[in-house]
Amino acid sequence: MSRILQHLIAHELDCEVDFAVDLASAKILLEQKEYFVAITDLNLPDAQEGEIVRLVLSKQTPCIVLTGSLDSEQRKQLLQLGIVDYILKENRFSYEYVVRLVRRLQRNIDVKVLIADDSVVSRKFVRSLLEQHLYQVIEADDGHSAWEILQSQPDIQLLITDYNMPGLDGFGLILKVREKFSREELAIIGLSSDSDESLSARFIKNGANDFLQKPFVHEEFHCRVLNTLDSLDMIRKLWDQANLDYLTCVYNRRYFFGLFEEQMEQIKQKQGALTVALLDIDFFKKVNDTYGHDVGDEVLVEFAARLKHFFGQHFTVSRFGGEEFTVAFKGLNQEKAFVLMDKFRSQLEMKPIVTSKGEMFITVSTGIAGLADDSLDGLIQRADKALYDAKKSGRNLVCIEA
Ligand SMILES: Nc1nc2c(ncn2[C@@H]2O[C@H](COP(=O)(O)OP(=O)(O)OP(=O)(O)O)[C@@H](O)[C@H]2O)c(=O)[nH]1
Repeated sequence: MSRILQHLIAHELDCEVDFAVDLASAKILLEQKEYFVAITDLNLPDAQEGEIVRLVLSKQTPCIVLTGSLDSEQRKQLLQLGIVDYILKENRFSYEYVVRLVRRLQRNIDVKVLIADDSVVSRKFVRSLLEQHLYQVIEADDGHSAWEILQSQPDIQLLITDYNMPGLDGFGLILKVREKFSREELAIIGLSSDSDESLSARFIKNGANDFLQKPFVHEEFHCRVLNTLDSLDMIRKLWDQANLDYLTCVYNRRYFFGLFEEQMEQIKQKQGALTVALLDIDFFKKVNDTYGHDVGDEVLVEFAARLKHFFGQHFTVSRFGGEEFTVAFKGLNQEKAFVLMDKFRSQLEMKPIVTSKGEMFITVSTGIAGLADDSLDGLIQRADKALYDAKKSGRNLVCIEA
């Protein structure tokens, strides 16, 4: 059994695994090294009363118990000791669950969770449960301070909020949050000890992903948090697949059109500027023909990385397809965009791209156009015309629409 688990973890999680056959050898290993997590049986040849759990926890190492049987008294004791979780060795899914749990723990280190609750006791309890699973925990004692924290720390992924709070209650907080953060940006779990049975549905209708009735047991809490964050990861993965270019990881054409079609009317009404640069790597076919398609891909990846590094913080970089990219400059006129683009062009020309087949100098031609009284398609067509002029005039040039 241990060998199966050792293989699964090393194979699927890409981490080093040490294996101890009894408490004595576990003790030696724990003294020699610091472990990210320990998976233990309760019954070892030289310690049959679960002594290993106390030993692991005394080293501040998160502990997952994988055991053949567990009575309700043992379960209670283990949870009180602060183990991550217990899993019964029932079938092969038990092992998959352990692997999923360790994977989640690895990810949890980077997951920030905000608890909004006016009760100190309840907040501390939820914090201790979350910390057993290695989340980064932040606390707020009412709705208003939770809202302030969320605005200043937009990388928080999960909000766990109580219903009854002074000032801004759980519903008020969720309504505010959902105006700014979508379900794929921030997940919410509602909590309440209120006996009103319609609360759970109301929480979810107002924008929460899930709801937990207080008091709850450890296992239910962890399962709900795990499921909520797994769905968030899944939604984000789907979003990335739909909006990012698979090769270069910059935005794709679909994202570009989605974003700016939506903003078009607003930009026009405010008479704001929108300038688009269309870039096309020069003689790229030659790279493929001389060095092969894989080296061509390496060049595309590095080219996109440089574009993103140069423009990505303030502007929108996308790959339109093949060796064609765009940079959208919102709020910038054509002349200013030209200056930036020409700087990028000359830096690219000077610094070779390192590939598996050696260093390569490449250049890029660029066409620039600004938003007029037409559509986004019209704007792209005009940038394309300017790009054609740049190619025709000798390449390695930036041209503004005539
Ligand atoms: N490696 C690689 N090549 C691609 C990809 N997408 C398109 N291409 C290649 O990009 C090349 C584009 O060539 P052309 O349109 O003839 O243009 P060019 O050789 O860059 O010449 P100019 O644009 O006129 O300077 C073609 O050989 C395509 O096969 C890709 O994802 N990876």
